[in-house]
Amino acid sequence: MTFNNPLTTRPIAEVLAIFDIAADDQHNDLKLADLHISNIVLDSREVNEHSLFIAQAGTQEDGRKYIRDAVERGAKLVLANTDKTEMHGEIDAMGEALIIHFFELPRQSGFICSAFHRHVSSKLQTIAVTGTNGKTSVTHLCAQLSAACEEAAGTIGTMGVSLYTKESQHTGRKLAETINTTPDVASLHHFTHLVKHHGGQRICIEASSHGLDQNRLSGFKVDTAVFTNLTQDHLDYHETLEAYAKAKRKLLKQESLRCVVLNADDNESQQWAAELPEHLSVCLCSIKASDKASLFAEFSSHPHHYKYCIAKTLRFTPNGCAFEIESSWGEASISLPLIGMFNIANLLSALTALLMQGLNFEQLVSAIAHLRGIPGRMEVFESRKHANIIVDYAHTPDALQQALMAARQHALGNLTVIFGCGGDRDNSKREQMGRIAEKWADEIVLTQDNSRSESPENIVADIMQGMQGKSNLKIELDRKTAIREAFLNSQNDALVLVAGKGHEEYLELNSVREYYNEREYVNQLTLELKG
Ligand SMILES: CC(=O)N[C@H]1[C@@H](OP(=O)(O)OP(=O)(O)OC[C@H]2O[C@@H](n3ccc(=O)[nH]c3=O)[C@H](O)[C@@H]2O)O[C@H](CO)[C@@H](O)[C@@H]1O[C@H](C)C(=O)N[C@@H](C)C(=O)N[C@H](CCC(=O)O)C(=O)O
Ligand SMILES: Nc1ncnc2c1ncn2[C@@H]1O[C@H](COP(=O)(O)OP(=O)(O)OP(=O)(O)O)[C@@H](O)[C@H]1O
Repeated sequence: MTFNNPLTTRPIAEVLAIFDIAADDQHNDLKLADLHISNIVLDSREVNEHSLFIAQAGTQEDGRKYIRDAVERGAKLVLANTDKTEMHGEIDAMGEALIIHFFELPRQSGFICSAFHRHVSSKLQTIAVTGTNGKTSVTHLCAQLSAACEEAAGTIGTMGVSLYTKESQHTGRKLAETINTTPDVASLHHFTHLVKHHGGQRICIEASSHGLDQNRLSGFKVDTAVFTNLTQDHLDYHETLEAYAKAKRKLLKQESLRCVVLNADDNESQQWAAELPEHLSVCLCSIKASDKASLFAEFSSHPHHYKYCIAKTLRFTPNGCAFEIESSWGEASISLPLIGMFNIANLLSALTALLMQGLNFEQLVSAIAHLRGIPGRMEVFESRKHANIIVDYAHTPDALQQALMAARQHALGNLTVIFGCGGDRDNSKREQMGRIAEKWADEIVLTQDNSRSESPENIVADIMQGMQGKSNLKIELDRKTAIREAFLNSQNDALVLVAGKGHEEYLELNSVREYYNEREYVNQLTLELKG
């Protein structure tokens, strides 16, 4: 995606002067001092005539191969990585563009993007959320709560870039789409700028393990880090669980960090606690601890001046959860209009991140009752005649288990789960998901998810490897048919959980993405057959 700076184009020489790059030298008819730039991109295919193209190596190939492509598409300026100190600052002309050789560019590209956007992240309150599950939920809950306290907040993550204000407190206003959960450095600073430009005072970003590993947060000032949980995922990329966990803990290395929120119920938080720099303010959250003393006792081998927030006496109703909070900031009775115990954990993370940033306890607590679920996250579509259908994005073994356990807690009758697994991704999770579905659901329908270049039949066969009995199992590869049939065959006290797509609006089959909106389809189906 190509973005033009929403405020103005900028003379780029003033940014590059910091790196001792001469602005006035003449190259053909071109001078760096005369160049105005309105966007920075890392991908030549996104270049336009106002672009600065950053040419550096990625995980698969070297962006310097695409310099000519970028120039042909109109790039005005290219920064090209060099490993030779003596080359730094050398400038060549190529057509209408200048190519500047830049020593160890990947180490500085975040700073360059930040400087280009006038270090906008340092002008906002920032929260970065990492963990296998819950990143999207926590960032959106943070933004809704922040907006309720009259501090407009933006979110950047899997669901794009949104702004929550007092007026758009529950749904947020979409400002841009994203390709990645954690955008590349250039897009991250651009999006942050966009949020500030539209009145945002706070920004809540999802920090994926890929994003952290690839330094996509470089130059972005993180005030508060939130860790939700760690379970197996993305081993195709990180190879070992330890490498995956370590990538997430990179968030602790952010120089600007002041506060950390840890989910004390997840074992990995002990590792985080062991690595905490002393100056940080840290809050432990728990939905399991009986009291503050037992919570602190669990972390006694990593002494720190911890703050805390505990949810107790959890109750589940058809519409949500009720519980009591005990915390460093006060006590309160909470009614949370969201399904799933994990949403209590997500709420504690969001609430304490904002409390650590100085928002008012009473104001935040009174906003909780008005929170809205995130589209496609345990979103319930009601029907009187047949089962209610829950649409959820769960596509990892742990998320599927959590979603099923949550549905169980809120269900009266039979629980049916419909799901598939993605192709060309970590295939070790397929068998695990089969095992989990069999353990927690009464009926299972296996269908297709984004099979990409793989055959959906083979993916389903992999899932079945994890299952023992087949009596409560159906296979229907067409996702819509699978949902429709399960729904029509259900009783009205049952629940059908459709997992994996959530808010997404496509299915990728045979390497081709086609429009597919599960929320829209389920909404229509339940409306059609209401009554
Ligand atoms: C494997 C991986 O993570 N790739 C990410 C990475 O690309 P890369 O830098 O390694 O790209 P590369 O293919 O080696 O190319 C090197 C350079 O040449 C450039 N290039 C390449 C081709 C071309 O025609 N022109 C061109 O300029 C590329 O833009 C790049 O700058 O950096 C890019 C910019 O930050 C990402 O968009 C890209 O994400 C790809 C699309 C992806 O699918 N990533 C997934 C695995 C991912 O990152 N997922 C996490 C969320 C995971 C989760 O929690 O579910 C995420 O944060 O999105
Ligand atoms: N704290 C949690 N613990 C476990 N499962 C969760 C938690 N929060 C949400 N989930 C489950 O995981 C799914 C994904 O949640 P969410 O989108 O918030 O996570 P995420 O970390 O952003 O994941 P992704 O990067 O894949 O988008 C939800 O639909 C829900 O089923």
